[in-house]
Amino acid sequence: MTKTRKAAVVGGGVIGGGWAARFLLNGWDVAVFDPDPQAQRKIGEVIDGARRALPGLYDRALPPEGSLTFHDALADAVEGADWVQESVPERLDLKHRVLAEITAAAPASAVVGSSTSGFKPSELTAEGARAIVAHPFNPVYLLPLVELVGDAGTCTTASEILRAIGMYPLTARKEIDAHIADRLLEAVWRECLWLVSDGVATTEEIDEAIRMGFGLRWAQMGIFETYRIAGGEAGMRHFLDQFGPALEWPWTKLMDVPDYTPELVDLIAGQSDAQSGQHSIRDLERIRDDNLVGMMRALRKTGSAAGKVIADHEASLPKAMPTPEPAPVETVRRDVPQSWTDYNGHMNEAHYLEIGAQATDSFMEMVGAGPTYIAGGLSYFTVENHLCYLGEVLAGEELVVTTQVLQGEGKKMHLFHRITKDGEVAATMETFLLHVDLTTRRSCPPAPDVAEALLAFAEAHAALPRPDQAGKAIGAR
Ligand SMILES: NC(=O)C1=CN([C@@H]2O[C@H](COP(=O)(O)OP(=O)(O)OC[C@H]3O[C@@H](n4cnc5c(N)ncnc54)[C@H](O)[C@@H]3O)[C@@H](O)[C@H]2O)C=CC1
Ligand SMILES: C[N+](C)(C)CC(=O)CC(=O)[O-]
Repeated sequence: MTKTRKAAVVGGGVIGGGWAARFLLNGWDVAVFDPDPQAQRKIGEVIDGARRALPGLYDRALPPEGSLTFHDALADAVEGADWVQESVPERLDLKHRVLAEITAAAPASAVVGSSTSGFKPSELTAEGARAIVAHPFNPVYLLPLVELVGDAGTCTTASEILRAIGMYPLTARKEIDAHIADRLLEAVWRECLWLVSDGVATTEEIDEAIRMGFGLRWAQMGIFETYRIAGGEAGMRHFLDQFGPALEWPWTKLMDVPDYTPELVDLIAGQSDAQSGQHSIRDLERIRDDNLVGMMRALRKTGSAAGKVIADHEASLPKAMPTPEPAPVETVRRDVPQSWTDYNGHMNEAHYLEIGAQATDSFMEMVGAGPTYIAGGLSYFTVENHLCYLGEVLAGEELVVTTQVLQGEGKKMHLFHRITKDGEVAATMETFLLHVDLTTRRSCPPAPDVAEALLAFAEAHAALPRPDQAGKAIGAR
């Protein structure tokens, strides 16, 4: 059995709480040090938010959660840690003090990451501490990006660990103030401050300008790919020819910053209250998280951007490949995402079909008819499904699907899925599939190894009692 890995989180505010959730929900033990007496409550709320959102990105269960502990001394929290993440406020003197303590107490083998938004590794380590920049994005438990800056060997080790917890490490080629992404954000932020300060637009109007337009493009293609398309058939060269001269026009005030005065703070905070003050921060976090999960799941379908990171992470999660036994085989174990629920407050009927289809795909993989087989031009097509809805299912609940083979010979694959919750059957799906040649789009016998594997399951399940719902027609009782 592999040893559970341990992360120490030093500073458990907005970002430290997000790191704690990311590690914990990926099966790591997490130890927190934060002198704030409210830290445990605040981190608990962030982790609850993460439990509600993160599993919804995946079609398979994440590893069982690790343990979460809180410590009164930094040295106790970092003891035996594989990763220590510093997330104290953005003040260099404070980071120096805390990183020195971490360096003295943490195992020499531990990766020490700093969440700093702007300090360079050379600044963080100037007094002899050991650290790389590992700059995440809020909410850390959902957004994959972590900018890594610093010692090359440590960044390589850090990258492997981050990938294994579903994140996307981006190692900067050079250290600069504010790394890569915060350089970009800061440029946009400065323009936003000018627009409000000059009375050109309100906070709400600026947000609309982003979310109704280019914000939607950025999440999937970034800026260079987006502008390549904006150049028409001639692509980036034409785009540059057309808009290059604009660089010399007064389109930007980036060299200059508005005066940071109490009046500017009142103006922006007042407009922000008018715009969003009717929601609590936790409500806004829930709205943000539900939208992020929905958008990332959409990106997953096309294998784009953050969606590819999720698909790759899911593919790396351990998956059992059971051998035929005289018992239904487990084909799916997953949580119900928020987005699967409807106006009745429970899982919508369409998603019972979706989870049944996932069980079929998983069973196909078990008999050797997975993605590689399909890429070779052979597959199964569903010709009939029958669903029975027997119990309510709510968001966040874990569902386990077991599959019984009713028939598996020649071109025919007849399966019976039981969708269970806490060991009780919540729904059943009977499904009948035919093996097809994807080039002719006609049915044909499966490859011999698939036929043999399917037959082995069919024979192992032959003596199981036939399920009550199998072959049932709709009829009012
Ligand atoms: N808030 C954001 O959007 C982002 C922040 N960051 C970076 O993350 C770091 C933390 O920022 P936030 O979480 O936003 O701040 P925060 O103010 O929400 O949390 C800081 C936490 O550090 C704790 N703390 C203070 N002194 C400490 C000490 N000596 N030892 C241990 N804990 C201590 C505080 O009690 C507090 O809970 C900063 O370096 C920031 O630049 C990075 C990405 C995004
Ligand atoms: C505002 N900020 C500089 C702290 C932002 C970040 O560092 C990253 C983020 O999550 O936007």
